[in-house]
Amino acid sequence: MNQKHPFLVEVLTAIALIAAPFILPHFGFAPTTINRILIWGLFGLGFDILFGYTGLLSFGQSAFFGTGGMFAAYLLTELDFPYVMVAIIVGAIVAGLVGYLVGLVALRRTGIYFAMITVAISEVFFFVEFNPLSRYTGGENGLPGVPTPSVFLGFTTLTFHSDRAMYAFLAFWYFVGLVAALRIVHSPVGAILSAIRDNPQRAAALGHNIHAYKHAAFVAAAIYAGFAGGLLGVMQGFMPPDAFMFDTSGQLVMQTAIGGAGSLFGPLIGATVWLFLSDFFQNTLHLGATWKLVLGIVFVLLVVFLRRGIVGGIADLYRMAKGAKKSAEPAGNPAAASVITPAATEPMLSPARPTHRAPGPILRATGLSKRYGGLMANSDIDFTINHGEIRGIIGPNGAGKSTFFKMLTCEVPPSSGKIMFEDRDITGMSVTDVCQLGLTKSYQINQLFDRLTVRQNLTIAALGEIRGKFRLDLFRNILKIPGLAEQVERTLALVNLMHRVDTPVSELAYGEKRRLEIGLALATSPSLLLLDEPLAGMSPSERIETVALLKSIARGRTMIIIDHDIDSLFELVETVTVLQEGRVLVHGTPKEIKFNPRVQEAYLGGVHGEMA
Ligand SMILES: Nc1ncnc2c1ncn2[C@@H]1O[C@H](COP(=O)(O)OP(=O)(O)OP(=O)(O)O)[C@@H](O)[C@H]1O
Repeated sequence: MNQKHPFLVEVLTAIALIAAPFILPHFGFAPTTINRILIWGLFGLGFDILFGYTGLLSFGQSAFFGTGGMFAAYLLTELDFPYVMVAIIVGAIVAGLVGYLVGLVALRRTGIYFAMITVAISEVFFFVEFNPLSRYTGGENGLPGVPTPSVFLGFTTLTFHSDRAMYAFLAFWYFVGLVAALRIVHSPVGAILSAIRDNPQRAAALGHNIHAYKHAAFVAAAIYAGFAGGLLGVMQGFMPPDAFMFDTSGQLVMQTAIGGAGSLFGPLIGATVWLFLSDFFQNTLHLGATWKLVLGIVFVLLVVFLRRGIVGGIADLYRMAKGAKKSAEPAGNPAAASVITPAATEPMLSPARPTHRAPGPILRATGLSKRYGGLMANSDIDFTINHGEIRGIIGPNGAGKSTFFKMLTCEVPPSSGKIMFEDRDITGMSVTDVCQLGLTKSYQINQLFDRLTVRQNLTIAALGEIRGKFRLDLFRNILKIPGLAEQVERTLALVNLMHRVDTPVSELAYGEKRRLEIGLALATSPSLLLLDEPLAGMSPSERIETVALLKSIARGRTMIIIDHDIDSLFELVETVTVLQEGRVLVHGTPKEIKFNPRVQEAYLGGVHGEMA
């Protein structure tokens, strides 16, 4: 999710595409190999959106490649449909529709189970193509006689019979496909797909309908596959049945692994290496049947030594060179940057969702219980918090505090009881819907998007509020969304991470990660914010800094805070609810709670004993 506009990338790609047919033959590339690289590169653009950007490893892309290709070829050969490009586009749409239906089933599972379903889908499509549908697909013979396209320009007609002319045709469509893919990955949808790849649970908790976005990526990949399949038939004058084979899906995955996932160019580079080596081993070295073995060994070596593929390796080298240059420059004053700026404590900077400030409860839970097997984590909890109130929740380890929060934010359904938020029954709603209503939390254990920068993390959170839980604005420039940059900047200032804005999360210090964790929740502009142990694991100096931040955040908000650091918590909150063994033990002001003998006893019996 590079925030820069992709125009420069597009210009450089156009130049490279024009130069390639003049340069690559000098390295031993046959003209048809160069054309095939473009088809695999185009096929891979969709796959990279699905795998590299969304994190969904599919072995079923051959199903859509074959479907799109066969549909277009059938129209052109059996039905004598006269318009080649229209047939290819119709084939791609059919592949997209099939992708939509397959996605309904495959996306019900994640991880290895999703991958296994796609393997099965690939095999099913191969079987269907060879057996029940062989009348239409030609079975093992495929469909011969696919015509080449021609374009009537008014004064002349362009045809694409020669390899060079076919290259121009394919390069044009690769470029169109790349421009579309670049737009998608630079759109808000692309940003959310990257968030889903890194941490789907948190993306959902920030108000995004991750299932719908994954489905959209799946359909987009199927359309790319179908379009590339159609071009394959046209390029070869023949639609081969092996387009449907599992090998096709496997080769796509391997080429993407070689080239590098998540850059859009990885599959093209991977195809270049793969197709060159397979031609070289077979035609130049005449390795016979062993060429696959040698190619396999080369694949293993490339993936072992270039974990992020060729494009990832080049990017790492570039970053290292940039880092070396930076470290040679005189350093700034990092300490100064970590001091809380006046802006960070300025109440006007607080992002806040418009909410009616009527006195009275914003949230009311009644009879809330949660049973885990034989264990009652929460029992019959009645709890009310008013608009503008800052509430603390304390209790010994295992008292049921986090479970209570999880029920309020609808991460887990209660076993019994009811939750009313802003006069609305939210019991049993999804965590996404509840976040959209303005109720969210920061987590006890950081739930960040590790491969994204601080700014990108906060952008994901702000997008949930600005765009709603699902919107298919695939070609909208994320930089042009009104109010987004301002909301991110406000939150950055609030959690004091202005100086780390372009730093990847994986490079942040622990205290900074904790502040970003709070920032993610804040950037959704919640009307009720829950903070689950915001001070957990912090050093004393980080605690002082974070308590100051929390004080500034607290102004004008409604918040519930869980923490074990009772002294810090009591500085922040107006009222405190004490939980013990899943029940409400007592409720009162910090002063009342501090000297309450029942609370003293609960803590002396607990692990921490902070109250003692
Ligand atoms: N998913 C789960 N499955 C089974 N038991 C669970 C689950 N989550 C929590 N528990 C149990 O429920 C009880 C309450 O846990 P919870 O995490 O809510 O307590 P807590 O007060 O937040 O504790 P801590 O202060 O240590 O974070 C504990 O006994 C815990 O082991």
